[in-house]
Amino acid sequence: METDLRLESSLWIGNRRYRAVLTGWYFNWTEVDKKNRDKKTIAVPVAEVVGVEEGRVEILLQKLVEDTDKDFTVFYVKRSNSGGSSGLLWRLGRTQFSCPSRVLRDQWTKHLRTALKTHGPLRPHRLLVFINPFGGKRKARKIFHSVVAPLFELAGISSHVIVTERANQARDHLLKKDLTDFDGVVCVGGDGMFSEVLHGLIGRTQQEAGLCENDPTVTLHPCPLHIGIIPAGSTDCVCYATVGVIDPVTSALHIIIGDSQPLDVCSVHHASSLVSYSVSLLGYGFYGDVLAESEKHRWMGPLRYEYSGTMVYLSNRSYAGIVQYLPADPLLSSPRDKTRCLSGCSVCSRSTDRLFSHSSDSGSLYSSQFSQFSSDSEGDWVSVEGRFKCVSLTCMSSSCPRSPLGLSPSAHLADGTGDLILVWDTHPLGFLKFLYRHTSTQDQFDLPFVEVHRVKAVRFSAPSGKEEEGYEEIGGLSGGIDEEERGYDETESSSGSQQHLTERVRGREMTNEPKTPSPFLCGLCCSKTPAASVWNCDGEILPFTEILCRIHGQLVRLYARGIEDGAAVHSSEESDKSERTCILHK
Ligand SMILES: Nc1ncnc2c1ncn2[C@@H]1O[C@H](COP(=O)(O)OP(=O)(O)OP(=O)(O)O)[C@@H](O)[C@H]1O
Ligand SMILES: CCCCCCCCCCCCC/C=C/[C@@H](O)[C@H](CO)NC(=O)CCCCC
Ligand SMILES: [Ca+2]
Repeated sequence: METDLRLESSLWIGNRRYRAVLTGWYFNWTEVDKKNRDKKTIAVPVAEVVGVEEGRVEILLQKLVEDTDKDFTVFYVKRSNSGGSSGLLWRLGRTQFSCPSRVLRDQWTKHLRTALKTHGPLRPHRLLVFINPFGGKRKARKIFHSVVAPLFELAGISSHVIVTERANQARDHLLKKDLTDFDGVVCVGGDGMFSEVLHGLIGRTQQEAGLCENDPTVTLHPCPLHIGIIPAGSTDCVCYATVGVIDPVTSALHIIIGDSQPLDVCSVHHASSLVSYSVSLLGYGFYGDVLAESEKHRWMGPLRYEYSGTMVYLSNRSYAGIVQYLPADPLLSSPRDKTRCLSGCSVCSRSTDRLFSHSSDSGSLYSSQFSQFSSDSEGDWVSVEGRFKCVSLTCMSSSCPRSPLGLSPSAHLADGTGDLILVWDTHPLGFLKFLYRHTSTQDQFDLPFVEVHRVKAVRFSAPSGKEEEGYEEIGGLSGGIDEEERGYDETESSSGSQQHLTERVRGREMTNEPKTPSPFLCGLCCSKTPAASVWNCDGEILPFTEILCRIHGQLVRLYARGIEDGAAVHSSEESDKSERTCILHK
């Protein structure tokens, strides 16, 4: 029986008979036993079908086709637990079907392919791929050619591959070269490679729209091309936080089926010029120092961060700073609300309506967002000054294998806000506790010297004189201010409650008292501490201390869908294992 896209017939897998049904949204097949009783059903959303091939086809190391005229093979997404990561691993499922006639076989392949076109409007046909052969463990080339390219070929995607020969080649290519005919850009590498692609695409889009990126008040145009990330770097934070696992096959499958995940981007400005864009970490103090230290040890590969983190921790530095921020609407969400931004997140979906509600009237969008930065709304900015172990701004959770819930576990990928984390100068053991909590499910914000704010914009400056190259006689593990000294209550959370204040001063910077260095760490950390740190912007060091940052909601789109909640996803594999019938209707 056949109506429009619907097709239903008996099919065979091996010598077992199945009732196969293609509805608009699902392709499912149910084993029928000799007494005509239905047994288990496997249901695959059409949107997750990777490809349909005539014959009995396998792609292991290379494509093998046994061309029998009554058979066809369906490839689709199959989920499995990732064993520790936050998301689900995706694998290529494959089932070979036999039909009683060639006519029926051709009907099935034709209907399935038509359904794929209807339910995969964002599936890419042509991709521009940049491979960084030097990222992470230097395996990017191998990962692409052995794992990703065969999957793209199976899905009928043609790729133009560029193996980079220098830093910023991908960015420059995207800024200048012809990009017509490409549906998306894929980077095979780490966060640094992603950042290049991000800068190239945002810059190109604004050039073409005639917008000035240097002006922080301008509402930037969202990029039309999607970005895919095949993880092959050291941290791979953007991949982990948007997919939930670091796995090239999973990422390739998200690209193939044309998943689409919007992402907030923070623009960083200095003296009326754009400095950079950031999506994961804009960090001053600890994270800036770790990056600066790690650049000296690139030869160590991904381990450079562990080594540098330890060295910087032992040097026990803190920095004076003035932080100003524009709080986001507290009625929409909070960084302490213990929710997580998962696939299909309702906070992000509501933000889409809010962020783009005036898009047909660009004048009103410009003016509504501009008012946040104009001088007459200066009163909305909150200002704090003091000594900080670190100041971090992240547009998303920034989860990664080192920190499975991330810098801000309740941050949202696409809500148009960022989370500002202020860690005031404290005793080294307190700071260690803060860092350590990133590796577990313990709340790193529930510490008296930590506060977190959901924001739309941030300004940072060092008190006058601190920005210039200079050193202070502080440092050493026994330095810092302990909590009793400040009179903090360990159990009390310090964030949120102080948001109404517009001017605050904390920490020892006001006294400028030198700290006493630990005698046993003399050689390592009693040296003079620099008066200013550097900004770590998604793994790049920024050349300025004084910056203005603004979050641009949903400025780019990735081939991803956010982190899937393992318990909530009704996978085809699940219904395969449990011997129950599972017919899914949308
Ligand atoms: N051919 C190349 N030679 C030297 N550097 C390159 C080349 N191609 C890209 N790069 C630069 O290498 C830097 C690091 O690359 P990438 O992000 O892929 O790896 P990583 O630093 O190991 O990982 P992560 O950023 O996740 O920590 C990027 O900032 C990029 O600009
Ligand atoms: C006692 C245990 C201490 C453990 C400390 C764990 C803290 C982990 C937080 C990790 C947050 C990563 C945020 C992502 C940043 C990326 O944009 C950037 C580029 O890849 N990576 C780094 O700067 C690399 C930053 C590496 C920091 C260590
Ligand atoms: Ca966000």
